[in-house]
Amino acid sequence: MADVRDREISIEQDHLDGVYRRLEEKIQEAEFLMRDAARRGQVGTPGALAERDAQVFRAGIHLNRLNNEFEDFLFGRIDLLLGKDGEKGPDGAYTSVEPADDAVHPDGTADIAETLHIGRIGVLDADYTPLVIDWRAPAAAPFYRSTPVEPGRVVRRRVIRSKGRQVLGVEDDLMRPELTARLAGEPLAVVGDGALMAALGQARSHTMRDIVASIQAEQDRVIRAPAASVTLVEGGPGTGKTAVALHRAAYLLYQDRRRYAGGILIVSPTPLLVSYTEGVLPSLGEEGQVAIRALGSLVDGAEATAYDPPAAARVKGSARMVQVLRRAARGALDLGAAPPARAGRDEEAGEAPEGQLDLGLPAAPAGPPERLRVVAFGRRVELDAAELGRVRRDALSGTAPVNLLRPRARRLLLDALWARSGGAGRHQDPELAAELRSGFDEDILSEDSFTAFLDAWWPELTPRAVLAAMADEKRLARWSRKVLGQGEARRVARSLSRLDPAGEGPLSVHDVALLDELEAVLGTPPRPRRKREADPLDHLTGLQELMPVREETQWERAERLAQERTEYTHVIVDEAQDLTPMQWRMVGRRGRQATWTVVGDPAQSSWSDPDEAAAAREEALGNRPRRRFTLTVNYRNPAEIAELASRVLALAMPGSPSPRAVRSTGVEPRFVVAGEPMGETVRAEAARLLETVDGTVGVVVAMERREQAARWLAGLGERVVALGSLEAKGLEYDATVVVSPAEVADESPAGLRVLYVALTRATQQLTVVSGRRDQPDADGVPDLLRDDVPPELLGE
Ligand SMILES: Nc1ncnc2c1ncn2[C@@H]1O[C@H](COP(=O)(O)OP(=O)(O)OP(=O)(O)O)[C@@H](O)[C@H]1O
Repeated sequence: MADVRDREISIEQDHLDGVYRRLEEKIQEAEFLMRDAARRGQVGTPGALAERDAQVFRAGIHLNRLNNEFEDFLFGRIDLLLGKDGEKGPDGAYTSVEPADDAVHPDGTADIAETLHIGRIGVLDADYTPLVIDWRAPAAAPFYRSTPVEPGRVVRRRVIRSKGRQVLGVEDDLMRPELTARLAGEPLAVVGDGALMAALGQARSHTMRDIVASIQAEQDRVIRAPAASVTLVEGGPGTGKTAVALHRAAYLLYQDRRRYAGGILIVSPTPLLVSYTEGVLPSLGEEGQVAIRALGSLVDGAEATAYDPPAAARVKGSARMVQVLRRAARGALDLGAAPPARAGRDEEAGEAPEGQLDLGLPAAPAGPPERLRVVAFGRRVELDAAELGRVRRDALSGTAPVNLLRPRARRLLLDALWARSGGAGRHQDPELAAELRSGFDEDILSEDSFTAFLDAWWPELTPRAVLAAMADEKRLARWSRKVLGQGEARRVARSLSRLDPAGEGPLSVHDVALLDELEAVLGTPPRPRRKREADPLDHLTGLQELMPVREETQWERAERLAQERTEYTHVIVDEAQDLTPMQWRMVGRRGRQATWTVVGDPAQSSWSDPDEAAAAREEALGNRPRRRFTLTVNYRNPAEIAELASRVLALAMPGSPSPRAVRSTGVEPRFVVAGEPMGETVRAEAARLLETVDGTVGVVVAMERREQAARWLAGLGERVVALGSLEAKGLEYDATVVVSPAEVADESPAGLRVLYVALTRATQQLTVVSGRRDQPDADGVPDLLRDDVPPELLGE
């Protein structure tokens, strides 16, 4: 057996050597072309020179990646029967999925007609035969899809493990075990078993790995689903939703790079999950082509760092805030344009800015000016507070964003002053009257004092300043009347008191969605567009590689889209069950014309009103057709842990199916009752797990214990981390300690679902520590995790 293995490894080694030789040849060719181009100097057209540079660059990237980045550049192979027709695709492989009628001989033997190697990028030999097929190419699909039940043309599917230029091992699956297959006249060898299991058993690090070598058929169908419309993917914890979302982004880019480069947005719930996942795309060869952003970083210049108490978060995320924000945006006009340091917080605060004093403004307070006085045609014309109020109401009856209504307000002010001046009656002749009127307008508009008045009376509002203005409890009570309860308004106002009057200060993830809504309500007045300076290196770097038509390079397009920030071509939402209605509105604005992939698990939702969120989601996704997929296999948790978690699932969402765990370790979860102080027990358990696993250990606590837990674990090293329950979403560790299930469950209305998330983070071992609020039985199993949990213990 060892002989067979060694022989098969050396066969693959020969192939890999051939691939590297071919790549080196390509580099030499490209270098020759470059030298040649230099020799010929001016003879080549600029386009041809740029094309050569691009070739050199591309070949360089290839080799560099192969040598440095892609540890397992070549990872798969399929041996196939003859296809139904003799057609070949652009990658040189036969296209037919089904075998030819006579591919299997009557005596049950068959010849392998085609062997394909699958890798992270495609490589063609000098005669255009495929040496390596890109994993995203149609010809590679059978590598992922073929099963013994539906084998298609695949007889043997091989996973190749390599590091750098060296092949380390191979693992085979036979898809048609009933056949006696021959390859070049020799019987087809089969080595090892369980490539998937080998992948799953590996120790976890703090960053996610790609699964390109072991994508499963149900996942492959999602990854390769057509981009059009909305692809909805549901599946329990560990079913590969995040992995599938990332691989789908790479697949879409491969399919239609021109359309998607720079235009794919992946939205993740937390910065922790962003840093956990963002290495996957570069490993798939898609560095910098896709924006992965946390919900709290979707608005330029804002970065969520603060947490809201659950009760405040619930209100801030609710769609009811839309109305509150609309009123706040209009109401904030009344606060006048006090300088940022004084704007907002307190209506009584501060003096009016100096420039406004000669406009008849009250010296204090800093509210809007109460009178407008101008001189026109040598006469003084004045509008009092009541008239100004009427003009403002008229102006606000327009539907445009508040900042964009300013020109309308200015026109209505001029109309009101004109009416006041009596100028309208001076001429019967319409032409003369019109001339008089335009002279009048010009007179007023040229007055600096009028502009200063307008700035104070209809200031350009920033989202941050309006948000900060909402920190005043009385004011917010007014703006939210009949929409929020008094207690709700108070909680929101208090949570905003972190901000200074200009809105600077720590923001929560919910504040960011409010800022985005405010930006839409306020609008940004047009500013001259900044032109990107031409970079002389642009046409040397060869980054136009896949854009032969020189309209706009990928790079320029990516940069333009990032700068404009507004819209993406495809939006992928990870952990979609957690978006609040306000967050759906924010994300929806980034994909109004987009196609979508939305992955999530309702059972893991930490939002208290799933129906309200579902309605907002439907609105964001519009009426595009939906395509639904369900992932059913849990690749993360061993069966022992999955079984325990399913008890909480039964409480959190009765009747909801648990995904099937794909492996079992024989290690049952461990239950420990905390002594006093609790930290000592937790620390000891974390230390114990560090001894037993090679990779990482996550200690999940209720949000309010986050900082305390970090202190408990101080000094244990980098392999262990403390996490609040809401931060654990999407992450995984070799082993986890879940501290006090009851505390996690009690923390919010969706607490049981949050506990379900916490319990499903471990790939190998789980320890549950009961605290004071838990009621452990004789074996230390807390009440919430017993399979016979009495409903009255749920504290409902
Ligand atoms: N086909 C596969 N081959 C190897 N590993 C896989 C495969 N599918 C998923 N995994 C692994 O299983 C783990 C769980 O995947 P992932 O995080 O994508 O699941 P998820 O559905 O997003 O989970 P959750 O809902 O808990 O966030 C990851 O370590 C991932 O690499």
